[in-house]
Amino acid sequence: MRILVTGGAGYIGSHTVRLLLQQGHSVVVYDNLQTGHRQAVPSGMLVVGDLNDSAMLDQALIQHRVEAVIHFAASAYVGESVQNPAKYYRNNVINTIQLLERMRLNGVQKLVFSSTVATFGVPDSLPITEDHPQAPINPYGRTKLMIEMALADYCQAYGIGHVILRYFNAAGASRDATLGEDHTPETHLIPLVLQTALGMRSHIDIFGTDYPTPDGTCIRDYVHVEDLASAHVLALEHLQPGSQRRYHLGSEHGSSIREIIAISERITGRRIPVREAPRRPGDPPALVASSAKIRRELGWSPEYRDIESILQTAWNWHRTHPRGYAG
Ligand SMILES: NC(=O)c1ccc[n+]([C@@H]2O[C@H](COP(=O)([O-])OP(=O)(O)OC[C@H]3O[C@@H](n4cnc5c(N)ncnc54)[C@H](O)[C@@H]3O)[C@@H](O)[C@H]2O)c1
Ligand SMILES: O=c1ccn([C@@H]2O[C@H](COP(=O)(O)OP(=O)(O)O[C@H]3O[C@H](CO)[C@H](O)[C@H](O)[C@H]3O)[C@@H](O)[C@H]2O)c(=O)[nH]1
Repeated sequence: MRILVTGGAGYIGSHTVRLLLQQGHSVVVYDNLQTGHRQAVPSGMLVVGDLNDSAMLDQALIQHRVEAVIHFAASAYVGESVQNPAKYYRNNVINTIQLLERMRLNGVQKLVFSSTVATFGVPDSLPITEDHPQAPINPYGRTKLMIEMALADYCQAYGIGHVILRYFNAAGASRDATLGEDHTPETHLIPLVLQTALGMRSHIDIFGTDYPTPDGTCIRDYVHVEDLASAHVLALEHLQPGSQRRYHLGSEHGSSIREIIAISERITGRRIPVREAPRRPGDPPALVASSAKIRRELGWSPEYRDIESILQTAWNWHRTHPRGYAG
């Protein structure tokens, strides 16, 4: 299939592009490099452009005779979305509608969309299944939910088929440690913990130690980035114009912050100093996925089933690329 991957120079996008190419698909990456990296994309495959540039989007869709779009491009910092919601509504809502319009006008009828567990807010029950009510508690989650709603309408009225993939916490790096997580500023727990192990940070803050969880710290479901990539390839293969599906992508296992730090100390063989800090606003105590639906319907079978092996790949990347793609 000929596929346009928006945000393909970013963390999850670059791993997915690599797998698409390995599976024989033809790929064009569309990315403004706002948070992505030229080095994460094979040469000759990258169009540097912004989603708000309709002429450039048209050109990419037409020139490459695109049959399907995988849409990763977005702004994705929860905290920033509270401080600067305008950026999030513009980039995640207006720019995505812009993309949908260009697809519609150019007859592209298939889309895979990156959504998030943040569309649920604080869940009533765990694990979170696809039919759990959605009540986001920050602008980031709201922008993603708005697009989920728009997609249903675009499918019904214009026949654009879509698969919504709601990721839990993406983690890890490629098996060969040549692709990995490189965000500036970095806000995610695992890269920060490993940078602390490398001595690049003096300590890791634990945001809240009084949550109603066994050790008082937040529980998250970390899913390996290559397993996310394989789900996108499956989603694409099952996509039909006029059809809609939504799936949760997680390991179905929760790890607390203290567990992540303890396992990281074992894997790295280094002490990781911690500082107990106040809760971070907008953090639900525990988020764990049910991914039974995608396993049952699409045959998704994640390779990384335990947090140790996920953390090991992340460590292999950070230890060999302490400054990310810069070296
Ligand atoms: N990382 C996670 O744990 C996680 C969890 C749930 C959902 N998601 C979603 O998955 C997607 C990818 O996340 P990621 O962690 O790889 O983020 P990322 O920041 O590494 O990748 C996003 C990419 O999109 C590009 N981009 C952003 N705005 C653009 C625009 N207007 N035009 C063109 N390119 C643009 C960036 O340059 C970057 O390469 C996002 O939609 C995010 O909301 C991520
Ligand atoms: O220095 C830090 C950084 C994070 N945390 C904690 O570690 C947990 C995980 O935090 P991350 O920032 O790594 O991940 P989030 O769960 O906040 O965010 C992820 O999941 C969200 C949905 O909840 C969004 O989809 C978002 O894009 C994605 O990165 C949270 O409890 C957070 O408070 C710390 O204690 N110290």
